[in-house]
Amino acid sequence: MAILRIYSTITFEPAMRAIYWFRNDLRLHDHPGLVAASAADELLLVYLWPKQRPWCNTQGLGEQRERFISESLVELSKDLQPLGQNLLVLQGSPELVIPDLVRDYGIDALHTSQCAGSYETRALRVLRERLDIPVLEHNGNTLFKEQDIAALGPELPQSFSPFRRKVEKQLNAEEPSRNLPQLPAPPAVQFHHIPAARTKPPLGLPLRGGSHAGQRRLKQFLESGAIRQYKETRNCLDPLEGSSTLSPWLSMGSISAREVAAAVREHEAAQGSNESTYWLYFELLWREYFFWRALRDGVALFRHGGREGAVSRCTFEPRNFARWCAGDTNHALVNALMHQLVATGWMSNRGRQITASCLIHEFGIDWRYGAAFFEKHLIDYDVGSNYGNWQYIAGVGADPRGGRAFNIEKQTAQHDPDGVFTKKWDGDRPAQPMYVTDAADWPISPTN
Ligand SMILES: Cc1cc2nc3c(=O)[nH]c(=O)nc-3n(C[C@H](O)[C@H](O)[C@H](O)COP(=O)(O)OP(=O)(O)OC[C@H]3O[C@@H](n4cnc5c(N)ncnc54)[C@H](O)[C@@H]3O)c2cc1C
Repeated sequence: MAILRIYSTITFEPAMRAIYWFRNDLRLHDHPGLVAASAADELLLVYLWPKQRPWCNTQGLGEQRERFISESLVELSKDLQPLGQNLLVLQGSPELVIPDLVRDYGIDALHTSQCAGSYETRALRVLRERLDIPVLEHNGNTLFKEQDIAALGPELPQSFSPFRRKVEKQLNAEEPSRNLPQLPAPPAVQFHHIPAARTKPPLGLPLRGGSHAGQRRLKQFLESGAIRQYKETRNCLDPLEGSSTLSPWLSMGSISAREVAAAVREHEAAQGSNESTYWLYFELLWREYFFWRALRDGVALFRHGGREGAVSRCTFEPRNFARWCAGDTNHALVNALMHQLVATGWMSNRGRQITASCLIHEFGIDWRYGAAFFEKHLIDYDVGSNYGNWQYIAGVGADPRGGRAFNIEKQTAQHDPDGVFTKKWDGDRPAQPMYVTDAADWPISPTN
């Protein structure tokens, strides 16, 4: 009997290990980067707390912003547990922390998703230099892909309207993917407990971080029919009443811009489109424009003169800045808006325009101080939208009209005619002398 000999050459390949580094994409659905990273045999999911850099007299995160991030992380890690995964939350610079993780856990590839912002871009560049593994950047929380935007032309248009016209003619927002990825298990890692937020959501705006709350808000905004009057109501100063109030979840990436656009399309297919349903998409295009603008502009996004290096006169007089931050100016509506911002972490678009205009055009202060204060407090802080909008109002950004100055009295008459909002947020304060500065930036009182 012939003896059948089977030679088997079984080789044990070491497990392929990857890191997925979450940044502002704290969700599991519609997540191309997470899907790509899930091809590994073992996957370590990591988040690094935003680094608190002192900048323009502001330090650290505001209580509400910190709370919203913390809630978003706790929810993400809970959602990961039934999928056999967990989230490692660490503090520190990515340039230092990630190489240690790569070395300690024998990582073969690093994945993340595209973010705007010069620190974010620099961190990836440094990681590519320091690591000898592939560092892969996937599509982020945008309606379109990098190559779609590149196909529009060699230069991103200088202002929003030509960008919008090109996009509306040539591009369709990507369809969101609705499936959750199958995640491989993590390597043997000691996961830490994510500390609960130190403060509660404010009674004035009890928004919770995380995808579930974001998706509930999207559903409510569409199903209540609020979207059908959005164009008329969007300038309302209160959240949840006029505009969608989706920005906190969009900026954390707990919901994706693609899913919001798709939900609006579905609503239009079922109930018909109108100017208001279109306008929500129009505003998402603003967000999109500021994202790609910020990526292209790099550090110019943080320059006083913007991309063009425009020279303009401004002051660094600290007293007016402190009064603006504290909501203690001679403009009751501005005070109320600033109190709303610090207490809730949110302010309407119209409120942001009025308060930004006050800092820049009434007090003559460098716009970056205001942008930094917003960065500290906004629960929807987004580098491109925040700094891009501040530049726009200061006239050093994407505004073809060269800046926007809002008449505060007129705005008050239009948006808070009965003073209800001002009263609610305690805007009336005793009048104080206005300070102006001399040529050496010393404060002088005009009444002297
Ligand atoms: C000085 C200043 C700073 C700002 N900082 C930020 C910021 O840090 N993060 C942020 O998300 N938005 C910022 N904005 C834009 C805008 O104020 C907020 O997106 C909007 O108020 C959020 O409320 P909402 O979700 O109800 O908006 P909606 O009116 O319902 O709009 C829907 C979505 O469209 C996008 N959007 C709307 N308006 C704008 C706009 N002007 N620019 C960019 N995107 C827009 C947002 O993602 C928003 O959630 C800023 C605006 C100004 C004037």
